[in-house]
Parts: sequence; structure tokens; C-alpha cells
Amino acid sequence: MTRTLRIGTRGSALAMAQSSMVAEELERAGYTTELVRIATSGDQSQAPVTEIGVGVFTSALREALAAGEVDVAVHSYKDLPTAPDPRLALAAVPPREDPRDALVARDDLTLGELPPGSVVGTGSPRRASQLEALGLGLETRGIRGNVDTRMRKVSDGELDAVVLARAGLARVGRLEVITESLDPLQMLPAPAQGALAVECRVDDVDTEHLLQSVLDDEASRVAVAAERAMLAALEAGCTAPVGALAGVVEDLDDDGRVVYRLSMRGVVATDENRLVRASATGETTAAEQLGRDVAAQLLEARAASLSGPGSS
Ligand SMILES: NCc1[nH]cc(CCC(=O)O)c1CC(=O)O
Repeated sequence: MTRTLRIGTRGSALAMAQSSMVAEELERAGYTTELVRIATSGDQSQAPVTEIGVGVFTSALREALAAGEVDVAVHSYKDLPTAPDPRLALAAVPPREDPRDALVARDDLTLGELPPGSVVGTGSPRRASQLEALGLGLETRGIRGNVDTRMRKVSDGELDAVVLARAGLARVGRLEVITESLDPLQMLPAPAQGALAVECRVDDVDTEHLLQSVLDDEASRVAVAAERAMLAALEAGCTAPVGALAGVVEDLDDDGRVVYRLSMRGVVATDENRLVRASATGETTAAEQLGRDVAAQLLEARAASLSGPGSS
């Protein structure tokens, strides 16, 4: 095949880094690529993401792909709405970056070292509710903009710290600004954080196969499938912020043989902004079922915590 693969990408530094990595992998495998920049309404607006809605970063890219203006779209997976787009196929989930959230704080401080009353910038209700639940007396404040804009608010002294996805900093080569990578026990990342979604048109089977064979990572794909299934199941039952993290783990079967299973944890806030947590382990071949099981546990725990006082 000699045609050039046109890869649609947003123009932000993070998006360009991500799509360039995908392009390089494809070039290494012998394909010719071309990056096509596409402006999205999320890039043009400065309103909080909680107001402009999920999908603002991805819909223009998806439209360009569906219309045949590009052959491949590269998204931050966590920015994709959970509803599938019947015109498109998820061809590949490349190896996931470290999914943790990262603290960038003044004076090289860690979360535990920030004094009570410190102001932490985050536009994410998921991050804010988990920060508040730590009981450190931290205040959270909404924030938007690219990585540099956010970090400047710390160096300017306007904020004591910001919380960002570690993967975003890794991809733009700025890991050195991180003062602490947050343990998922304290801060569960967004479903699919750190993963990319590589899409093509559903009827473009040749492209789907080549993207899958060059780019796809099975362990990343099943982990993200479980997290996204959990999110989709929760969206039907509540609008609260959600954190999730799944991973393939080594386990022993009944005969003591090593097997690989999928382990996952989830968190959701209650209406009183307390957190309920759940976890489960299942087969890697039933990732979505595992996600739905954890979601059902979370909804049950959430309902129980709303009716009973004093629970956590
Ligand atoms: N919400 C925007 C967004 N979408 C993807 C990333 C980072 C990279 C990733 O998680 O894949 C970010 C920035 C952030 O949350 O700090």
C-alpha cells in the first residue's frame, strides 16, 4: 500500500506530541504519514470544561475523520465521550503512559507538605473531590488552559499547586516540574487517563488492521475497556465525578500456575461529596463486565451511604 495516511490532530503541544508519536511508529513500520491539524471548539473556548461539556476536544476531529478529510484520528482517550460513534472504529490503544495524576507545587512541596489553606488549582471535580477527601485542609480552585498556563499560576504565586495528568507532562517532556506523582490510593485517575485512542472509519478495514497491528497494546486496551465500561455504567446512574484504574496483574490459578488477570478500582463521590470506593478482579477477556461489576458496587455503596448516616 503506497497511499499516505493522513492523521488528524488537534494543534496543542500535547496533541501534536501524541500524534507525532503515532506517526513515527507508523513510519517505522514502513507507512507514509501526514499530520493534519484540526481546530476544535475546546481549543477556542476558555470556559471551564465542566460547562462546555465532554467531547469538545474530540468532535471536530471525529467529524473530519468521518467526512474523509483524514484517515486516522488520535485522541487522548479520556477526552472521548463514552457513547460509541457508529461511523468510526477504535483501531488501536497504544501502550499507555503512567496514568497517575501529578502535583506541581511551589517550593518543591509534596501534597502532605502543603500547609492547610493552601490553594490547589484544578478544573476537574474528580480531582477536587479526592483532594478534599484527604482531609488536609486544602482549598481547590477552578483552572483551565494548557500546561504552561497552569504551571505559570504556581510560579507567579497565584496558586500553591496544580494537579495535572502525569502523562501530559511526560509527552511534552516536562516531567521535571512534578513535585509528587500521586498514589492512586489517594487520587484515582480519570478512566483512560494516559491512554490514546486511535480511530479510523468503520468501513476502512485495511487501515483498521494496519493500525491495530502496528500500534495496539493488549494490556492497555483491556484496562481502558474496563475503566470506560465502569464510567459508561455510572453515567446512567449519576453525574458525580468518577475515578478508575485497571491493570493486568499476575495471579495464580487453583493449580498454582501463573495466570494474568485484570484488577480494577473505582471511586465516585456521593451528593455530600464523600467518596465511595469499590474494587474487583476478573478475566482479561471480560474487561467490560468487570467495569460494569465495579460500577454496580459503587452505585450500591453510594445509595447505602445516602440513606445511612455516619458511613464513609
Ligand atoms: N483534560 C484534558 C486532558 N486530556 C488529556 C490530558 C493528559 C494526557 C492524558 O491523560 O492522556 C489532559 C490534561 C490533564 O488532564 O492534565
